[in-house]
Amino acid sequence: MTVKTGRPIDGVSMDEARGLQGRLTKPAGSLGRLEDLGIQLAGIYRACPPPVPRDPLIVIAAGDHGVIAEGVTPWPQEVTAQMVGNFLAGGAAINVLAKEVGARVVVVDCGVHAQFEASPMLHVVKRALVTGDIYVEPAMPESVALELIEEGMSFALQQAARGVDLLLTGDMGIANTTPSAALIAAATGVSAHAVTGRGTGVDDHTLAKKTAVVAHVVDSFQGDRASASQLLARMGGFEHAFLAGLIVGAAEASVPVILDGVISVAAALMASLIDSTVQQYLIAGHRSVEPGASVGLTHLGLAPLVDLGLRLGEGTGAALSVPMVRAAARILAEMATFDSAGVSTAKD
Ligand SMILES: O=C(O)c1ccc[n+]([C@@H]2O[C@H](COP(=O)([O-])O)[C@@H](O)[C@H]2O)c1
Ligand SMILES: Cc1cc2nc[nH]c2cc1C
Repeated sequence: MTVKTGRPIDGVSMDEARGLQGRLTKPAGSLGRLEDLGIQLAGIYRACPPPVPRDPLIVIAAGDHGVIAEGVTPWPQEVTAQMVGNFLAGGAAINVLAKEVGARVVVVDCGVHAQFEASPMLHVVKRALVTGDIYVEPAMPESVALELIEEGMSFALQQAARGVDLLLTGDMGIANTTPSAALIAAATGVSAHAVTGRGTGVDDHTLAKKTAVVAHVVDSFQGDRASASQLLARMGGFEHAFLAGLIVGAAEASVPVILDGVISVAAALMASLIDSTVQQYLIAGHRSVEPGASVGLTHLGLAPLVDLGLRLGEGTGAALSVPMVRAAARILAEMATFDSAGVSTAKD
């Protein structure tokens, strides 16, 4: 697929924000990473001070995975569909955290082995019910990967046009930590052993099997490791393709994206192959326990905001960072300067 050069974030607004951070009533740098985040938000929103995000949307991309046949997870495939039902009914961890931080939730059926009743919370882009078993066959035709990337891009653009000013990537898909590890290994060149983890909490025997599957899939890939659509078609999931497109679309619409765990990080690596400027629009919500997440974040040059030992997915780690993102913007918008407050500055 064609690689785009998107629009970089705005350097002028970032310079203004950097200058403003230095005039606010605090020792320079004392708000640490919150200051960097404020400067990044000024660059993304192309305004100083940046607006405080008002309408964050958590996008849970759901899909089923043929690689479950290799015994890479102890959970049955039907849990993906059952959890989609739980999201739509409001009973999952992400529903609780979304309410806590004032975010909305939407579920995207990217390819789940079930049919759901129509709901304002549900968006369907499904092309198939399950991916191919990547140990023995491609996950999907490249045309499907491309279509789902397009769906993700248009979804982000549509939501931005409706006023969504912060996008959060979430996921649901039993077995999806296996394709995530494969995508991360293939895109970063790091070994299968270093990126494969215990997912939902698999035992030593299953971890060994899972690592062997990831190693085989990555080693046998004969395509172009710089092509997101080829990688996704060979070893991805439907949710990875949709989320990659969502991230590219968000960057195009100047909307920041908070990444969740290993699935989101794998999708972000794919997005960065499509458009090398997307990293500038990304905020790492948290550090997932899954080792591939840290490998991918380092490759993308991102440092996670929180590290709470989470490994749930759904967008939970991203949701927890929303108050910090809002706080970073609000500091720039509402703090007094030394001048306006009549506070003396430090002696040189
Ligand atoms: O977000 C993460 O980093 C993460 C880490 C481990 C597991 N998960 C979730 O657990 C499911 C996949 O785990 P598994 O063991 O079946 O591959 C899937 O629904 C993910 O959302 C998510
Ligand atoms: C119960 C359950 C909930 C989840 N949420 C995200 N991944 C999940 C995996 C399982 C197994």
